[in-house]
This record gives sequence, structure tokens and C-alpha cells, in this order.
Amino acid sequence: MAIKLHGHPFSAATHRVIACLEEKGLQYEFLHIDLSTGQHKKEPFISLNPFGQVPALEDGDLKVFESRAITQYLAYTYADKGTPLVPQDLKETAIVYVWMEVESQKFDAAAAKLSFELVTKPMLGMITDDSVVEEHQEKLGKVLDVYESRLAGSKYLGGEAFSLADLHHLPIVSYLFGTKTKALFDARPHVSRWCADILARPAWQKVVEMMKH
Ligand SMILES: N[C@@H](CCC(=O)N[C@@H](CS)C(=O)NCC(=O)O)C(=O)O
Repeated sequence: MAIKLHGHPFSAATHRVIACLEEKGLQYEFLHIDLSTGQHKKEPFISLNPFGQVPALEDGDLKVFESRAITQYLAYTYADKGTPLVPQDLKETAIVYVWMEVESQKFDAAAAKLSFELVTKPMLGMITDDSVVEEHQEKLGKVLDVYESRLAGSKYLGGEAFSLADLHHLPIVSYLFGTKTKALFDARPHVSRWCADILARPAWQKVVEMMKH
């Protein structure tokens, strides 16, 4: 049975899963959940994610939500397809997991807030709160200082190969590159090199193309 991805074309969490599906070269059906009419808060979607948020994925009889849980499921289940996104060695895997946690606990905490203020709010005709932007730019800068030293000695966050640890950053990095926060990434040469590398991946470029339609 084909993989079904329920999501929204502007949702960063949905983009994270699409990037993974594309890296793996998997066929899937995209089902557009209309957030503007609250389709995500009602049945049948609410049975896929009781928290009423996109994305959710169905693979046969399996139903999964939370974008990072979905990407891990795909990376392990389809390990032999497309780009390997998790290492086979357990010690190398531990390091990839460190940076996946850093993304969700440290990077996303600051960066997703900035994306909401600088991308989502203007898109919805809401007013950006400059004090929130300032506070979270400072937080993000400190996180990126740690990334800068990590990336000075490692091609990717999880090691020498691209992995889920890098992929999980793509949606928010991509959104922030259209805002003044890009300057924080540009100011750090190793971070800047890493961003250029991961954003240029063909799988990510397919997500970018999809967003234009
Ligand atoms: N941690 C969740 C976050 C999901 C999320 O925030 N989804 C947003 C779109 S990017 C959403 O559904 N927003 C609508 C709402 O919360 O009502 C994941 O990674 O899947």
C-alpha cells in the first residue's frame, strides 16, 4: 500500500517529512489538510494526530505523527533505499542522535519562534513583535556559536555524512534565509558553508519547487 502524507504545503514540519521521503526516493501520496478551515482539528484527521497538527503519515496499517518521529521511521524502515540518513555503527548513531536532540531542543526553540514572527505572521497579515525577534535572535546566535565550532571540525552535524541531524534543520533554515535572521548564519563561515550545502540538496530543491505551486 502506498505511503500517504497528510500535510500542508506551507508547513515546516510537513516539509521535514517531504525532504526525507525525497532523499529516500519513496513514492507517496500527498493529502492536503486545509488548516484555514480547521480540517486538522476534526475527524478523520484528529484520529491520525490527536493534537490536531500536521503532518501525519500512513504506511499500510501504521499511522505516525510528529515530523521527527516520521523521519526516523522512514530512515530505518527504508534503510536500503536512497540516501542513508542514519549510520549503521551505534557509536556514530549516538552522535547523530545528539545533534537531532540539539535541533529539536535548542535550535528549534529559538528558530521556530523567529520563523513564526518573521515569516508566518507577515503571511497572515499579523504584526511582528520586534522584542520577541530580538530576544530569540540572541538565543539563536548562541546556539549557532556552538554549531560554528562543531562544523569547523566536521562536515555535517552528525559526522562526515549528511544525516537526519542535518535534514531536520532544513525547513526552518530555509524560511529564515528569507528574513533578516539570515545574517546570523552568514556571520559564521562554517555554519554558512553547511547551510549552502544542505539547502542545495536535490531532495530539498524539490520541496522548494513544491512550495512555489
Ligand atoms: N512537533 C510537531 C509540530 C507540528 C506543527 O507545529 N504543525 C503545524 C504546522 S507546521 C500545525 O499543524 N499548526 C496548526 C495548529 O497547531 O493548529 C511536528 O514536528 O510534527
